[in-house]
Amino acid sequence: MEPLEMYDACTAALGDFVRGAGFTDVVIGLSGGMDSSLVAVMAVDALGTDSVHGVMLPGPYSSESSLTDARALAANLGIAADTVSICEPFEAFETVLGRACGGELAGLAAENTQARCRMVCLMALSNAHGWLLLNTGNKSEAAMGYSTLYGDTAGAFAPLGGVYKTDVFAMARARNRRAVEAGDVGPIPVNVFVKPPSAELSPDQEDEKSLGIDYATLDRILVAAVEHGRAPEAVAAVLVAEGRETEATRRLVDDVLARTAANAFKRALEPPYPAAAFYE
Ligand SMILES: Nc1ncnc2c1ncn2[C@@H]1O[C@H](COP(=O)(O)OP(=O)(O)OC[C@H]2O[C@@H]([n+]3cccc(C(=O)O)c3)[C@H](O)[C@@H]2O)[C@@H](O)[C@H]1O
Ligand SMILES: Nc1ncnc2c1ncn2[C@@H]1O[C@H](COP(=O)(O)OP(=O)(O)OP(=O)(O)O)[C@@H](O)[C@H]1O
Repeated sequence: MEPLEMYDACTAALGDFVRGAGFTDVVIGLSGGMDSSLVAVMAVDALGTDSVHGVMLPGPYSSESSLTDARALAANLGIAADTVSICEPFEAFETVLGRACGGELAGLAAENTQARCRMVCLMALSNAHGWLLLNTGNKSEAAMGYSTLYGDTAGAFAPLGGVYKTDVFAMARARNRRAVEAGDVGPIPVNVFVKPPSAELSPDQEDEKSLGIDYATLDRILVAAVEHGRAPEAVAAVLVAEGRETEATRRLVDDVLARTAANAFKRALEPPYPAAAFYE
């Protein structure tokens, strides 16, 4: 499926889900990253500007440029974008959980607590205003379990849940191009395309470093193995034919597929997503 076709299919599914659930409005955590930016554009296309509520939730490791990018996106879309800091609630959790967590709230527990603080804030707004929370996860992250259970896995519907991260970027480029061709400004700021994807849950965190693989390679492995049912040896052989080292490539493919299998439990707890056959 072409990126713009994917974009339109995800947007239509989002609109159908929200209306079908009896809601008019949605709330989205705007991180300044690509996933939440594209979901916000889709929501505006599906539901209209006044029905989309963005919230910036900066934490201890959020960069100033993330806030700038989130604000620029909201301004381009003409949507409301409130700011709710998670620093105070996170510090409270550091205080109350430190002893019970072995002296201090650190490492993975500290990272995931930030994602869960954001979820608590977003769900409070959902309950207070009757806005449905949109999930911003994609299929690459879901395969690898690269998300926080009961944190950023929250939400009623995941418009990007059926597409891999490289296609999220392709859809975003296509949607911006459509705007420019119509004489409008592309809604997603240029900086969102060029900065490395990051969860910003610890200092200098970058997705591809944490995952141990770049998204382009990860997605090629997942599409070949998961979508097209190719055997691990066949998937590795394609990459080796391009000049990659044989043993390391086999280990990489096996590792990705083992992690995908091990994270089935997390995918089972994630929200529904568009059912379109994106990769046939
Ligand atoms: N088989 C099984 N069946 C049912 N539950 C199972 C389970 N195995 C583990 N669990 C449970 O799952 C827990 C581990 O899951 P979880 O708490 O989520 O933690 P975990 O998967 O270990 O960590 C989440 C990772 O995602 C990253 N992240 C978070 C947020 C956003 C993004 C992003 O860029 O989008 C990335 C974060 O930096 C971290 O590396 C275990 O403590 C256990 O309670
Ligand atoms: N500082 C933040 N302000 C508001 N929402 C946030 C913030 N950080 C994370 N979120 C929410 O949690 C989701 C997962 O965030 P994270 O940055 O960890 O992952 P991501 O997959 O790289 O997403 P994105 O590409 O949107 O940044 C985001 O898409 C967003 O909805």
